[in-house]
Amino acid sequence: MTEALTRVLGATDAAAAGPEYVTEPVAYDAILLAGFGGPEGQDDVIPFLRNVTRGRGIPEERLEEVAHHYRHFGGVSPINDQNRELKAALEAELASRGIDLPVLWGNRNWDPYLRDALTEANERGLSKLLAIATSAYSSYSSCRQYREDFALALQETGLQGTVQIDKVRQFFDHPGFVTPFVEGVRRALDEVRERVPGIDPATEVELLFTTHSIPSVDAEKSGPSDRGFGAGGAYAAQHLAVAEVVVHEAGAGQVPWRLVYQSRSGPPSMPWLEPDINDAIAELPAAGIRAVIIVPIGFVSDHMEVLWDLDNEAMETSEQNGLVAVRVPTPGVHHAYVSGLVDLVLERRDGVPVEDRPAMTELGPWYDVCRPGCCENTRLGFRPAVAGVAP
Ligand SMILES: CC1=C(CCC(=O)O)c2cc3nc(cc4[nH]c(cc5[nH]c(cc1n2)c(C)c5CCC(=O)O)c(CCC(=O)O)c4C)C(CCC(=O)O)=C3C
Ligand SMILES: [Fe+2]
Repeated sequence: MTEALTRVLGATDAAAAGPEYVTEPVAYDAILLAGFGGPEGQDDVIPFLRNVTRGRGIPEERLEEVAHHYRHFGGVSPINDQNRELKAALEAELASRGIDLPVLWGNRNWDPYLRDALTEANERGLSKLLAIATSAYSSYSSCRQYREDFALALQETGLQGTVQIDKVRQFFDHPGFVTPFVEGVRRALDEVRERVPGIDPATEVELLFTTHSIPSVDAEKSGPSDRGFGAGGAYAAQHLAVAEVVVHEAGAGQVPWRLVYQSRSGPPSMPWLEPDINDAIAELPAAGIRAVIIVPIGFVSDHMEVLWDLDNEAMETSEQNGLVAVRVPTPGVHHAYVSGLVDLVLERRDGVPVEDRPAMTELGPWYDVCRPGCCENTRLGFRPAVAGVAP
């Protein structure tokens, strides 16, 4: 993490953000790494997909299509191994800094579940947990759903009132998360120049920043309800802000870019965020573009959405359109990312004032504690959540 990449938000913005913005110091006794979860064999695929989509109105055809993506890889998602690696990397970083905080790992949708992690915490006498969800932006799927599932796991284990779960702020614009993308875009531009000698980055290359599409209603409700972010809500605003910073920091100011979406899953009748990355790629040749750089800024690791929807589908679309295509790596276990996550834990434990918290866009540093109605659940009805101001 370099000094030049770190921008600090002014105190006036913090004051405007409200009193719950930064919390008092808390003597946490463990970190809870909260993952999405994924199947680890053919027999897991369907039960996993049922867990993810329960009550969410996802068409049967879509489930079959996604099951096929997992079956192609032997029914194994790479995501659990990636989280095992991240856990080990966090433990190594904590040890190297002399910080004595155990890391527990639990998933929302597959074994080991969050409830298993809470049971383990209780057995080990750990009761003040600070959660890191493997998800950087604000929306129902990427923030509130984790908070609701923490509340559910506390209920399932009977540990409400015994175990406390707080959550580090959304880290979309933390230098630890942004730096790997900056490096990746620089390298990708070099690679494109090598592969297409004489190419003009200002007119013949396009950067496509890509993230998970979500229902438009969820996007509108993303972030606190009292801040006007427009139609795409905080979700789109955060991605646009991060993309702009990455372009700038990578020295790619002359290269055209746009934000696109992928992995749409609801029924066709329901509006989701657009344009789809494949549609965007198909439009490039007519605009004189010869090479595309795909930047997966919505994702923290190379899980199935990256391996299938980008490395398979979007690459094929690029090839069909005669484009040279390079996909930038996700943060994974990049040292800047791992050490940034530890910084986020310490900042929260120590109650670091907002003006000393790193953030690379004007939208951050984001809130420690979510406000009422933040990233409202539009499809399952009200569910209790931790790590927020009630309800
Ligand atoms: C914003 C967002 C993130 C990023 C934030 C974060 O990382 O949390 C994310 C991550 C992930 N999504 C994942 C997998 C799936 N997501 C699905 C379905 C959905 N995702 C949604 C949104 C998001 N999803 C939404 C709005 C739905 C529709 C159902 C609903 O309204 O909730 C489905 C059902 C089938 C389908 O429809 O695709 C699957 C299998 C995996 C694991 C991959 C692996 O196994 O490697 C990961 C990391
Ligand atoms: Fe998803």
